[in-house]
Amino acid sequence: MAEQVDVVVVGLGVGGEETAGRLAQAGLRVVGIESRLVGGECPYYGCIPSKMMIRAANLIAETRRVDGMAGTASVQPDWAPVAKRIRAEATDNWNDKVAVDRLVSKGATVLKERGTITGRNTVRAGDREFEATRGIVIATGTIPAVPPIDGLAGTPYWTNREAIEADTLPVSMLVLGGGAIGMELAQAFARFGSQVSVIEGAAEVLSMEEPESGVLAREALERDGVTFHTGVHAKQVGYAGNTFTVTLDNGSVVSGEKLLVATGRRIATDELGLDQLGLDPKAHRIEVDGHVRAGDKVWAIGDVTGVGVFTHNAMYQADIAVRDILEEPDAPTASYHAMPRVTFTDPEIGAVGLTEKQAREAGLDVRTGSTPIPASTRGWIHKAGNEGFIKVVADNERGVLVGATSAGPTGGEVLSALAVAVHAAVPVHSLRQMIYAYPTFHRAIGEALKAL
Ligand SMILES: Cc1cc2nc3c(=O)[nH]c(=O)nc-3n(C[C@H](O)[C@H](O)[C@H](O)COP(=O)(O)OP(=O)(O)OC[C@H]3O[C@@H](n4cnc5c(N)ncnc54)[C@H](O)[C@@H]3O)c2cc1C
Ligand SMILES: NC(=O)c1ccc[n+]([C@@H]2O[C@H](COP(=O)([O-])OP(=O)(O)OC[C@H]3O[C@@H](n4cnc5c(N)ncnc54)[C@H](O)[C@@H]3O)[C@@H](O)[C@H]2O)c1
Repeated sequence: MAEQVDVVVVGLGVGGEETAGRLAQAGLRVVGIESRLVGGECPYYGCIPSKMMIRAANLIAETRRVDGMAGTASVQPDWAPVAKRIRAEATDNWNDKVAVDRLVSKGATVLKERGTITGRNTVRAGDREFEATRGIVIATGTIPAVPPIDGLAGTPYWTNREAIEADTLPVSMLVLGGGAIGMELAQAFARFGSQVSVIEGAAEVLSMEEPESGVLAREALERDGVTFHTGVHAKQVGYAGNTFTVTLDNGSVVSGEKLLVATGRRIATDELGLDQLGLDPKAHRIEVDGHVRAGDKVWAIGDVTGVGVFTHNAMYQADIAVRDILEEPDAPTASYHAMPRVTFTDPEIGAVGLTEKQAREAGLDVRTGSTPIPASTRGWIHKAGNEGFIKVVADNERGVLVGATSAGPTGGEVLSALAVAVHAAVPVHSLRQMIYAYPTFHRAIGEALKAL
């Protein structure tokens, strides 16, 4: 017989862990079900360990910039401290005991099982079944989307998981996909000495962002020794003698010791039992409303909603779900018009809201302004590694920014001012009257606004 609880959370990644913990702390009877690691992709295979790699790789790059600006310096890159730090500090050797204990201490019941929805309000985990009287929260995330390329299946290709677990550095690495994962990891590995080639199907890398961002990032990685094959697709993959050989659709052949597949993510809900809730098990995302409800007494949060594959989105939607489940009188509705994102290449590429293309496609009366970071006082002082730009996208009719990009040293931090502007629809004339501290990188925002 099903055990009665208030809420069942399926998937305890970033979003699920937050939701289960907060609802349990509020006094609800909560069961959280996780088939792998409590905490999900971000702490074990995503954001945190990848940013540890990037931090280390950026130290190497910064040291190489000493020459000609502060004397001379040489650096012998060593992957061992990076791998050790990821193992010891980030992932606890891919052990989630601390996270499980933390959630249990908040009052939740945690089951390390695969959850299956068996009815409108019932979920099975192993040999136990639960009836969720308040509802079910689906927080099952995404997995790597691996394209059906001839010969690829069955080879020991890497996804982000194997790349993050790497104890030693490959001599050479092919990266399929020049999106956020491909570009971040390509640069980190290249700075440690791997020979890296990126294969990107679109005409330019980071194709979801402003075209200028793709050019900037590609040129930066080229300076780190990365080679690019853009506008081409892999047609065939072979693996022999510890070497991958990839034949591209333009006829050229590239090879490398490892092949990292970073061609996007997909939801994996085929066997979750979504049909029991009247939801399409074959859909590419679970549609949610403003309260992240996917149906009656069903909420979905995080990557699985397809709103944005970002930890901050999973946390944001978790907050919306928690407050709706708790029936708070001022429970907020979600708004995604100022979704921020940062690609942690060097230069960092921060963006918020719409790109120019998206704004034009939305039928807005678009005006843009941009300014190069090296032309700003701070950029000029900074010199080595100062590449970047600020671009603002305005809706001329409303007189507000609807999108912006901040690329450059600390581009992700400079983004914060632009994110506030887009989020709160601060009038452009008001932004123009702001005083921007001298000499900062963010002062370039004022110049970009003047160029509108
Ligand atoms: C290499 C890499 C770098 C990234 N860097 C960043 C970054 O810098 N900044 C950023 O914002 N985002 C980053 N991301 C994205 C970020 O990791 C995700 O957006 C975030 O983890 C989404 O959280 P989630 O809770 O939706 O899903 P997940 O973290 O994927 O968690 C879902 C959980 O559900 C579990 N699950 C699935 N099905 C079931 C089932 N039937 N039963 C039980 N459990 C189940 C899974 O095992 C998983 O633990 C990165 C991702 C990668 C891969
Ligand atoms: N800093 C961050 O916030 C961060 C870091 C890493 C990942 N993420 C998120 O994780 C998700 C997954 O990242 P990702 O880089 O795998 O996906 P992505 O969607 O960002 O990029 C995938 C790239 O692969 C290309 N591609 C797809 N199929 C291809 C093929 N067959 N041949 C060649 N190229 C192909 C696409 O054109 C695209 O440029 C993204 O949505 C991203 O936002 C975020």
